[in-house]
Amino acid sequence: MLRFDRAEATLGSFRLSADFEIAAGARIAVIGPSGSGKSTLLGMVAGFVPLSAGRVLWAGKDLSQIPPGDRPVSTLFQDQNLFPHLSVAQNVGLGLRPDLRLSPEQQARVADALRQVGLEGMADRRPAQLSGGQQSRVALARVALRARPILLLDEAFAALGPALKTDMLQLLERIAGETGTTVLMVTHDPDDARAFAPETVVVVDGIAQPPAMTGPLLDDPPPALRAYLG
Ligand SMILES: Nc1ncnc2c1ncn2[C@@H]1O[C@H](COP(=O)(O)OP(=O)(O)OP(=O)(O)O)[C@@H](O)[C@H]1O
Repeated sequence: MLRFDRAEATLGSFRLSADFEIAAGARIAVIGPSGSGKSTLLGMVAGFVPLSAGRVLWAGKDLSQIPPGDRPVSTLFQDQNLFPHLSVAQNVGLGLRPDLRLSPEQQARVADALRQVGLEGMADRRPAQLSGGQQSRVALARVALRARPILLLDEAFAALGPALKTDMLQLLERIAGETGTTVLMVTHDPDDARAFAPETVVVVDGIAQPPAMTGPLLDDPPPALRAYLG
C-alpha cells in the first residue's frame, strides 16, 4: 500500500497536501488544472520533491529515509529519458544494470522485454531511428525490466496520437497487471483516465484528493474539476 500520511510539499508560495492510501497494484489517474500540483504529487513519491510535513510510506516503510534512486519507484516522463548514443537494447539493459555489463541471461531478458513490447529486430537501432511510439515502447521495456513496484507516469504518452496512445495504455495495463505494479499516471486527457485507471486522484486548490471511481467522477465532476474539464 502507498500511503500519504498528512504529507505536504512546499515550493515557494505553493503548497500541496495529500492524506490518503492507494492499494498495492492499483492503477490511478491523476488529473487537475495546469499548475495544480500533479507533478509535485509524483515528486513526493519519487523523492524529487522533499516533504515539508507528514510522510509517504510504501508497505509501511517511510520513503523519506530512502534516496530517490533507491526508492521502489520508476518514473517515466514525456521525453522518455532515452540515451541517444546507446542502442535500443542498451537503453533497455540500463533497467537491469547501469554499467551495462549484462550476463547472457540478462541479455536474454532484454531481448524478451523487447519482444513483449513488439520491438524485436530493432535492438541495434539508436532511439533517433525509431518513431515516437517506438521510443515510448523502449522506455516501457526498460521500466518493465527494472521491475520496481511503483510506476509514475508524468504525461508520458502525451505526444502520441490517439491510436498509439491507446496501444501504449493497453501495453502498460498488461505489463503492470502481470507484475502487480502500482501505477500513478498524470494525464490531461479524461479519456486516458477512463481507459486505464479504475480510480482517479483529483488535484485542485492545493489538495490531492483521495482516489474516487473514475467513471462516476468524470460523469458528474465536482465544480472545480468541471471548470477544468470544460
Ligand atoms: N521549484 C519551484 N519553486 C516554486 N514553485 C514551484 C516550483 N516547482 C513548481 N512550482 C509551482 O508549484 C505548482 C505546482 O506545479 P506542478 O508542476 O506540480 O503542477 P502540475 O499540476 O503538474 O502542472 P502541469 O499540468 O502544468 O504540468 C505550480 O504553481 C508551480 O508554479
